[in-house]
Amino acid sequence: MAHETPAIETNNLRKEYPDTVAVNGISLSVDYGTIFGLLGPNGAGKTTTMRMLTTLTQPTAGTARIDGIAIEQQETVRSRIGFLPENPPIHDELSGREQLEYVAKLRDVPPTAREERIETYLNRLDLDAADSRISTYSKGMRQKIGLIQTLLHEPNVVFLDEPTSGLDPRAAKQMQEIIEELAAEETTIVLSTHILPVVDKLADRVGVVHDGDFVAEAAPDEIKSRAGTEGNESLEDAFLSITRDSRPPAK
Ligand SMILES: Nc1ncnc2c1ncn2[C@@H]1O[C@H](COP(=O)(O)OP(=O)(O)OP(=O)(O)O)[C@@H](O)[C@H]1O
Repeated sequence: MAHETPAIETNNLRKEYPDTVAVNGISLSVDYGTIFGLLGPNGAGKTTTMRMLTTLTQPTAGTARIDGIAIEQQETVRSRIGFLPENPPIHDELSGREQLEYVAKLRDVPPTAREERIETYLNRLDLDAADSRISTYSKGMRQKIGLIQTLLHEPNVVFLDEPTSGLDPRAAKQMQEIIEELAAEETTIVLSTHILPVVDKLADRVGVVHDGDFVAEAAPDEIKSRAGTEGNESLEDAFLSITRDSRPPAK
């Protein structure tokens, strides 16, 4: 399907707190069907960027459009996106299935599609304790519920903050397969993680944030060759090199 706008477009997006410039004017364009890896050291500004793009916090300056909609139109943007934060918002007293049914209703998933989508994802992620209370779940099981509830309304743009955190290798692989399938269907995925091999494997584009600035934005291979570590290096080596060398000038 042809799209008239990028899936994500930001222009000098900035967020200041009284003592910190968390994000220092980020300009970015991400096409539909892209898996975009958002990388950066602790405190670089990744979460703040995701929170602005998901309408959870307002920028101090600059603009952003998600799925063609200005982020000021919060309700419309929220209906088009899915966001899996590091600690997914789930109710311990519900069962996994009840939690998913609750979110499906909140998200206006058509009643005829609810059960089928929930069952499909529960099976795909081997979540066979769906009828037990979430309070009994491991971190990985909670993460699976978090992912499913992020995707139930079939959002066009999905933001995932450390999605494989707490997952065993099998579950992490299942999640990666889901991410790749979504992208193949033109969904755009923003993936923030410190697990660089996952980004290296999945991402079409990588943005490296350092001290609130994008210090690199390119395909993973280009990032590696730009880091100048001669071809055999991992994205991790390139990341360490870029974030060591490129201290943006004081503004
Ligand atoms: N609500 C807030 N009030 C004040 N400062 C904040 C707030 N949120 C974030 N910051 C600051 O903004 C900067 C960027 O933080 P952010 O959480 O976006 O980084 P991050 O890249 O997500 O880091 P991490 O990898 O550790 O999660 C940090 O210096 C942080 O202390």
